[in-house]
Amino acid sequence: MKAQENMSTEESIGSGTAQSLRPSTVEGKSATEIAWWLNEHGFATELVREGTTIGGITMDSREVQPGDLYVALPGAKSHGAQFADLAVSSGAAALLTDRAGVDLVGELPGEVGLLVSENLRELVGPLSAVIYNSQPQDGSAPTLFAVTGTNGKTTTTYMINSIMQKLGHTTGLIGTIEILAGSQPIPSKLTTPESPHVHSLISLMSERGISSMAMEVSSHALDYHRVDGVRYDVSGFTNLTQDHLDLHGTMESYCASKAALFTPEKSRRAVICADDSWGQTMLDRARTAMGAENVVALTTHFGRGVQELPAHLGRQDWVLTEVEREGIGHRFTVVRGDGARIESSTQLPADFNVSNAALAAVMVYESGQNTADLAARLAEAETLTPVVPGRMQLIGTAPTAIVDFAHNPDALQRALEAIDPAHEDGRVMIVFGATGERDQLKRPIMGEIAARHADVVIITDDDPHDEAPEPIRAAVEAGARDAQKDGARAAEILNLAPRAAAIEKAIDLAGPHDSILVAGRGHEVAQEVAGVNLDLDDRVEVARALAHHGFEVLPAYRSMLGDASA
Ligand SMILES: CC(=O)N[C@H]1[C@@H](OP(=O)(O)OP(=O)(O)OC[C@H]2O[C@@H](n3ccc(=O)[nH]c3=O)[C@H](O)[C@@H]2O)O[C@H](CO)[C@@H](O)[C@@H]1O[C@H](C)C(=O)N[C@@H](C)C(=O)N[C@H](CCC(=O)O)C(=O)O
Ligand SMILES: Nc1ncnc2c1ncn2[C@@H]1O[C@H](COP(=O)(O)OP(=O)(O)OP(=O)(O)O)[C@@H](O)[C@H]1O
Repeated sequence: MKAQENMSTEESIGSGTAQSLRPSTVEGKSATEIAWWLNEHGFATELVREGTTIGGITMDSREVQPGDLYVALPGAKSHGAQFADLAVSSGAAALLTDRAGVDLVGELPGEVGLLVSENLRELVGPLSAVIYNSQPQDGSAPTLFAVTGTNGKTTTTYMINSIMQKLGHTTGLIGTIEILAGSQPIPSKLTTPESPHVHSLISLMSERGISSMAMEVSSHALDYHRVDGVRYDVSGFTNLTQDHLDLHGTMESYCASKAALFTPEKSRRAVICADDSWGQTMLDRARTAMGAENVVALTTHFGRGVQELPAHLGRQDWVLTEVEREGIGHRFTVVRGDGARIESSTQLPADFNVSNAALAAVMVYESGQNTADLAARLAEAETLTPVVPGRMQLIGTAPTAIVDFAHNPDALQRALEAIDPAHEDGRVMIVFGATGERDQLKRPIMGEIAARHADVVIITDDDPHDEAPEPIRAAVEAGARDAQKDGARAAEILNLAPRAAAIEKAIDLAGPHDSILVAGRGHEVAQEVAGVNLDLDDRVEVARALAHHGFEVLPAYRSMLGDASA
């Protein structure tokens, strides 16, 4: 409905991906101008040869469009300079590479320019901002929101957009599930695209009348400088719990990666959920980097059994209070140290969605919207209840059957806590697995959490990628069995693949008072096994199994069944 309303102000973007779409108005620049700008901004650069006019930028030879500056940089697997031939044959106007790259490039055709600098990843973002004019200072840029943290980024960005739409904005979104320019989806491969794409998307959206954009910023993105050159109006932090230690090594370095968003270069204002010691650390780091007056703390565990007001509560800091169950969601109030109040509700189930809703509401408040309008919109129940694909999505109510994206220990625990059945004879059942080729440490931990919070644990495959699935399941099962020996809640632990069979088994074992959580894959519709993408949508499998066993399927999912329900 909201998307339909947005259509009127939107022009069609046409086909294309985050990698190929460019704004229609790009002012061409010479290699001399680019070299001058880089040197002026602290990136020592040598202009070896002028080429033709530059009208775009990319760091992937496969994406070069005629007139692009191809930035050939070193990576973990290869050096972009190895692919210079393809870039040139695709029409690159010039190459920007480092000393090592110059040796690899060899002879370039005379009309192709050449620039040389070092630490190339750090300059691509700011340079893309200049080439695509994505950060104009004349007030024409969209209001930009960024959300980082281990869990809750996607949900919070959808909530921010829902509020901004209610306030009359046409919104854009960049995140894990999709990129949206108003109602138009743009295919993308990453949660946070590479910096040339981030800047071209911001300009493109701005050109098409989008006045507010929310994006997820992953820790990978911060480490790889993908959002350098963007200055967000308000950046938010959800939480930090164990994940991605394969990339970051330790929680300390994971925290340091996330903290890179909270600097004056990247954010004008920050809202930090400071519920635990990692949140407190992030708050301290942000205040040191950005100045205390630009950083607002939000405490979301208050009102849920925490009696003491947080010591760091200042006049500009927010506290979640008065959380009450309402339907499958919650009604809540957020209060600021100076007395300002936000009252709202969300019908997205789970405690953590109250935290996400509070963060979204406070981030929009801090972006300077009219507070009376905002209060009126937040009073409407649907404002903070957007459809977030695959996040706590309810497929059936008897038994309660939920598909969720929880794929790390904290998310799994909190999703399980949220589905404890109201009926005394109701059991909690879980179907889940762990991803291959990612953080192995979390596998037994997730097994243990499942056994501690569920009565029936069915361990199956997530995305094994190129890893053998059996040892992944065995590692998860080992954690669950150890916990069971230790007196954990689980009465039954099964190890069952393929995933569709595990889902069918859970529904087969379920009674109408039970709650089943199918966790880990959420919105995903393909499972990658040994390099092959197999069709698999947990929501369809759950709906199919419910129907097969004669249980009610919510109307929105009945249509997904097609002939399978027969
Ligand atoms: C770990 C990681 O993030 N790696 C990123 C990194 O790869 P890399 O350093 O190995 O680069 P490389 O493959 O050696 O290539 C070097 C250079 O040559 C270029 N190249 C390479 C091949 C070619 O044919 N032509 C070409 O021009 C590459 O674009 C690159 O500029 O730089 C590449 C582009 O410069 C990225 O595409 C690549 O992301 C890969 C695709 C990836 O899958 N990243 C994931 C893990 C990621 O970022 N995920 C997060 C979300 C995490 C989460 O929260 O779950 C995300 O934001 O999506
Ligand atoms: N604030 C939160 N705290 C803990 N868990 C959460 C929170 N919000 C959502 N979750 C859980 O984490 C899962 C992922 O949520 P969401 O997609 O909103 O987060 P994300 O940060 O975008 O995750 P990812 O980076 O893995 O895509 C949800 O399916 C839910 O189980």
